[in-house]
Amino acid sequence: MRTTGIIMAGGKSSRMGKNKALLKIGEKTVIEHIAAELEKTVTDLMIVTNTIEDYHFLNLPMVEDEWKGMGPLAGIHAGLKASKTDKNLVVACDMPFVSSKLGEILLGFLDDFDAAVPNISEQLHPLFAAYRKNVHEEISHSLQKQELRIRQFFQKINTKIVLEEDLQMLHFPYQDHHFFNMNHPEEFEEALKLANGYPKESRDLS
Ligand SMILES: Nc1nc2c(ncn2[C@@H]2O[C@H](COP(=O)(O)OP(=O)(O)OP(=O)(O)O)[C@@H](O)[C@H]2O)c(=O)[nH]1
Repeated sequence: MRTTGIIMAGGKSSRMGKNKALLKIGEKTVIEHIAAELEKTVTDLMIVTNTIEDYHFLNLPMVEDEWKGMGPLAGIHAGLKASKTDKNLVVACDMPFVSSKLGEILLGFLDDFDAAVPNISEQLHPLFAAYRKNVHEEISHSLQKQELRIRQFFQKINTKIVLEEDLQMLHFPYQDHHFFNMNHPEEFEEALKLANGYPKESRDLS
């Protein structure tokens, strides 16, 4: 079955001071690392961005927000609406260590749910989560009403909150860095250290 990885790159990166997706870890940009990891599990990839000119080098389909300036929920909306597949994995462009295996688990929950969102260490991760395509219709209702909070949105659809114990039951050895995201320059420095500390066999970030 075909599935789509939707990489969200429509933010402003104001805290980082430069485009987070294009920071380099080793030879490749963060967004290239994410795309390469997702390709292990999805059949299609797409970038949601409002600066299309920045991402031509990736040679991937791109789509712009229909609802501009309304934040990540609008990005998810644009990606799902443009997607050609029922099952989709949304990933923020500032999460360099996402796991395709975990993504596969999240996509699996879509057999029974509209969305599957990890809640790890009491933190919800809507930007590393799985969504069925038709959820975009409900998102547009929320956007019309200026309801931009993703947390609130999950109450409107059939959402599986994926807890630590769910992942343990599925024998997935999740780690904190799978959910690591970079907002400030210090976090990018931390990402560089994390990347260097990785055992070669677990992830090749050269
Ligand atoms: N498509 C789209 N993606 C967005 C939008 N706002 C944020 N994102 C993405 O959502 C993820 C998390 O974004 P944030 O770090 O909260 O916001 P940001 O605008 O990128 O960064 P700051 O300006 O520092 O808040 C990143 O992948 C962003 O690219 C938006 O309006 N549209």
